[in-house]
Amino acid sequence: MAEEPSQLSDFDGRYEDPADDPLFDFDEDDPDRANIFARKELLKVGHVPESGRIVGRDGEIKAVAAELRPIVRGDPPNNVIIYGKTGTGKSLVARHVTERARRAAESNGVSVGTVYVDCAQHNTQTRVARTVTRSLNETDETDFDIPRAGIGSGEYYDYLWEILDTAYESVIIILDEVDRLDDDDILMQLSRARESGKADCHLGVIAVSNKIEYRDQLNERVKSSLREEEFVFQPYDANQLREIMKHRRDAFHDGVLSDDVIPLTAALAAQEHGDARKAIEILRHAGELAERENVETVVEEHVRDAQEWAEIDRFEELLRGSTTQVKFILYSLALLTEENPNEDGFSTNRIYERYQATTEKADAKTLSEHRVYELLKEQAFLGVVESTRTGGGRGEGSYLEHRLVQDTGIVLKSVLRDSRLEDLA
Ligand SMILES: Nc1ncnc2c1ncn2[C@@H]1O[C@H](COP(=O)(O)OP(=O)(O)OP(=O)(O)O)[C@@H](O)[C@H]1O
Repeated sequence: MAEEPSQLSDFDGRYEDPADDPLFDFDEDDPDRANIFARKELLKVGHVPESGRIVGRDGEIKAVAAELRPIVRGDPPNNVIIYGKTGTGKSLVARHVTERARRAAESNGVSVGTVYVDCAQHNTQTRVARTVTRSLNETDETDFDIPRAGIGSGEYYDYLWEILDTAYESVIIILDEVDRLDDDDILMQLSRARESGKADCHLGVIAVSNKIEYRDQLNERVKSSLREEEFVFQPYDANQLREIMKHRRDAFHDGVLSDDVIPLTAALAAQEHGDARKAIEILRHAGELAERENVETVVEEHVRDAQEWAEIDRFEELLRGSTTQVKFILYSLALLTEENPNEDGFSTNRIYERYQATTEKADAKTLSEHRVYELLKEQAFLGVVESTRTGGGRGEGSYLEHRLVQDTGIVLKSVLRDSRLEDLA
């Protein structure tokens, strides 16, 4: 017998006004609805806070500004590379300082162009050249119609040099996630434009990366032409995170946040990672949990639940793009940790033995011990594993011991989502 259509799925033609559809029924004035958020957009990923809400980075803002300051007098700025872990305010500071430099220079009569390029999206030389050229062309002074497609980086550069000569005295280009570029020639082209007589305009590059070893990968010619100043942004501590969140308190209605919510979120986030983006996400999620429960206030328990959700999410982000082999290794390390709660770390050799048993059970390929060692070191860089050198005993050399940074529960939950590992559980 055919199933009776439910009221919710049988909606065609039932509601004259689609706003009456019960699936999306939303009554702002419903007196029984918990009213948690006043301006939820302040807590959304991708929201760029206005300057009054940027806190805890005064030193970094001043340091980067000092490198750009010459443009205000019409002199060349210095190139800058900003390193730091995710959520430490690198992009925010780069954009904020660039905008202020532009305004200060313009009020001094110096015309400054600024461009922000997300190299994770625009990861080839042609894409970056196109983005830079097309955004700087938005000016009354040049009258170019620059094609979206069909020309290569060389032709975009030709347009670019002309635009720079015609329209600007200085240009600042922010290359965010610069390590995602498949070719570092673009850095060379930009940093040598004036020196090589291609453009008369001063060009400053602010490169942003969360890979501290990025500079070592650059070729020598690029390094010597960049001659940049480097800054490393440290993760935020609990006080800074608390201030960052306090400056977004108005995302919530008055009286909704119980007093311990922001300090607790800050303390948990500082202990785990010092990532402001994640801290703000935990706060938002805690509010959503309260909303879902239809209660009036956000309390400690909501924060603790939101924190667990955020940890799994963050761990999965860290793992995104990792191979199944990496997951076998992490799975083995998680089991070792659970079985030996009194031990602090495990040698590569012990992890390797466990890993061999795991791959055999899963009927998967087994990598060499050396390769497993390299993959563990890679995970240490990502912040998934912590590797420390131990002294070794008498007559023994020193060796690396590895431990998981995250809770084994979170690691197991995440890696077991990979279909090749599911059966191991
Ligand atoms: N000092 C700060 N004051 C206020 N909000 C901040 C601060 N630092 C970071 N944030 C918030 O965290 C978000 C992430 O910051 P940002 O994008 O600058 O980090 P990032 O270091 O560039 O990270 P990633 O490497 O992941 O791109 C920002 O959009 C902002 O909402």
